[in-house]
Amino acid sequence: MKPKPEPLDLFKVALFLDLDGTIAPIMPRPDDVEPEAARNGLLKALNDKLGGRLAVISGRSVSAVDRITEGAVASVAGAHGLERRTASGLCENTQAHAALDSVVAEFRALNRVLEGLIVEDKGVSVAVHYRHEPDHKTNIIGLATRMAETHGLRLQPGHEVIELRTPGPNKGDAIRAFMCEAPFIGHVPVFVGDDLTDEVGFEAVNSLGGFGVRVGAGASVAHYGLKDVPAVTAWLEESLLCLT
Ligand SMILES: O=P(O)(O)OC[C@H]1O[C@H](O[C@H]2O[C@H](CO)[C@@H](O)[C@H](O)[C@H]2O)[C@H](O)[C@@H](O)[C@@H]1O
Repeated sequence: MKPKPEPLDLFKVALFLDLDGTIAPIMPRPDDVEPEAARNGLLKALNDKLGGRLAVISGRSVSAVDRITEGAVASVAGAHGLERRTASGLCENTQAHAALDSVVAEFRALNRVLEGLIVEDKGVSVAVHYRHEPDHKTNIIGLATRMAETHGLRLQPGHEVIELRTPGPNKGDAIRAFMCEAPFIGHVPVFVGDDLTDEVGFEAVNSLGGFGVRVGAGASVAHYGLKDVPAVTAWLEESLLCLT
């Protein structure tokens, strides 16, 4: 396990938070993650003390992040960086790959046979969740890999999920873009994440003079580590207390 980070200096940092597995615990299904008053209150308090230098950097769509956070955070990157809403509300969205509709249709057809499969259509990407079809994991990943090769889509593995994405910006690119804009510019970037998709985010903050915090075990380029979602929450609350 990597060392635990010190409480953040909220005057100095720009904070980037992943969602699932970082500030919200992993649940059986994507829709099981509901808005939570305590979590959203913490996000609002952090955003306030950071002068708006808080962004959620998620694999979910921006609209799904807004549903869960109840709009607590203005700056959001969604679909692993393919969607981005700036602090001033400007939306920069990558155009969806033309093949995605047929890819979604093919996985929905498979879902009629494998009823545990969850097909999450995000427009610019599709996430195929096999958590409830563990016996078919290898075949599902094989099918997704062949489809990605055929159509020129990017593969994004995650927690019991394989995603096919439109080629385009990733989480690291989204963080770099935020760091060029007000109110983030000139501050020390810190990114907290738990998954493979977050490694490019850690690379981005490292290269910009900041640091990453990896949630859970596993190899990572992040400098620091925290055990789980409750540990992240406690560290963020401690950072808020240090300010007052
Ligand atoms: O980058 P993140 O914000 O961490 O989003 C990554 C993916 O999270 C969601 O799927 C994961 O969380 C679900 C709810 O806990 C869980 O049921 C699923 O097995 C996980 O893979 C989300 O549904 C995906 O779209 C995100 O890409």
